[in-house]
Amino acid sequence: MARLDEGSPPMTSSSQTRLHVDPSRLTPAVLTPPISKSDAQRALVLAHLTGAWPLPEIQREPEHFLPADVRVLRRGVEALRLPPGTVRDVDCADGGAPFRILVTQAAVTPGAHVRLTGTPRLGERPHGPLFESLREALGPSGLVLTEGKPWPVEIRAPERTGEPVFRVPGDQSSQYASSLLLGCAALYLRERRPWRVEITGTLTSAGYLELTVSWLRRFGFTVEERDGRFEVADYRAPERTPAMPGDWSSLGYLLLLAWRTGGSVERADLGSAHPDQALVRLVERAGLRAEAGLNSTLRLVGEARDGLVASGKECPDLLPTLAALACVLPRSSTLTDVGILRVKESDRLEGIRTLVDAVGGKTVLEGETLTIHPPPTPPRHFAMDSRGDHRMAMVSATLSALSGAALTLTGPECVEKSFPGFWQQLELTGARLT
Ligand SMILES: O=C(O)C1=C[C@@H](OP(=O)(O)O)[C@@H](O)[C@H](O)C1
Ligand SMILES: C=C(OP(=O)(O)O)C(=O)O
Repeated sequence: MARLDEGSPPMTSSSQTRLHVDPSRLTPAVLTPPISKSDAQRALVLAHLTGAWPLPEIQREPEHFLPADVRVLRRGVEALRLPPGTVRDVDCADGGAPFRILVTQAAVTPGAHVRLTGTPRLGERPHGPLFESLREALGPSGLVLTEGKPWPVEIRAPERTGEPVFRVPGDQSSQYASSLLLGCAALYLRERRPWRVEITGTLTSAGYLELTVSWLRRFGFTVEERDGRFEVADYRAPERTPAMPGDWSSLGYLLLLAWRTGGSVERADLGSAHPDQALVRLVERAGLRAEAGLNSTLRLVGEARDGLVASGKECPDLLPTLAALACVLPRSSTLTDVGILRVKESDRLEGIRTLVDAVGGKTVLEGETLTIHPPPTPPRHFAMDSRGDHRMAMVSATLSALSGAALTLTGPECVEKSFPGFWQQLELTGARLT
């Protein structure tokens, strides 16, 4: 296959590189996901704050298997660890969570002066409510947070603080609240007084905020939750730093590939707090069942007999994967609360509709609900453009394997963001990549 890992990782919009996937000779294999970027980002920030830096669980991972967003977050934390007085420039590429987490960490690092940049797409994504929340809480103490057009976002952190509370709306992204709660941990350690986040309105992607809470607890923080308020109230150093789980978003593609080929996946921690573990429950409606083996291995078994139902409020990143599966099920599937998909690395609502259309299926959008009607028979070949979105690249390839239709994919390199070894794993299933 063409080498996709040469040179610096292109993490911006889709390249013109084309990759052909021929799924005509698939064989069973044991497939391995990378570490979870969402887990690793939280763990890195907490390791930095609690004196557990550098985190051995991340150091042990081969560098070329580390998701690009983990490298972004690590670079950002390294910049924050430089002596005061240095202007720190951090390129966040297209990492939404790394960027949003670093904005708050910069704002709560006394005396820090940080300039954050990223791709045009990251600049377009919504960040206003997070900036407003930081300005409201820390502006009176001297925080300066300015936005370029859209870059750089420049932050000068105050030396002191005021009332220990951040208020933020929950309906656009859970990452604002997660970022602020990690900020509360920093401020708790600095000031030894409780800090809290108050969420207004309903919270979307709530499982990701719970993931943040679970990491805070694993690192020794006491977090109290009540009626949309999350308070960091205490800290006691834990005996050891927690292990880093395999990524459930990546396991989604791999489990479907393993189902199609009779293979299995490893590093599937069923006790993980990652929202995309919902896959195991959601596929049951379609007639599939997860079977656990020894040493955290897992496989999907069963005959597809019905469609799926899933919500973008529960597991937004899984919806493209479930849409690919929906294209090979015998009945229609329903994805609800799909609006949030418009503000990811690409407009994934449009991406899903394009993908379903490319294999001859149909979609109907009514309000925030998308119905997917699978094609009567898959085509022999289809084409997709990832538009720089790692998940759209990986679900296109997964659908190629599931349906047996060859794929021409434009822009395959973007998988770097969360799963740099994805194409090698696909080759293990016998898919031919040229
Ligand atoms: O906190 C996180 O690590 C994430 C939260 C989710 O975003 P939203 O809360 O914006 O939906 C998810 O889509 C993203 O991939 C990772
Ligand atoms: C939306 C995603 O990530 P982020 O928001 O961190 O860019 C994702 O990985 O699907």
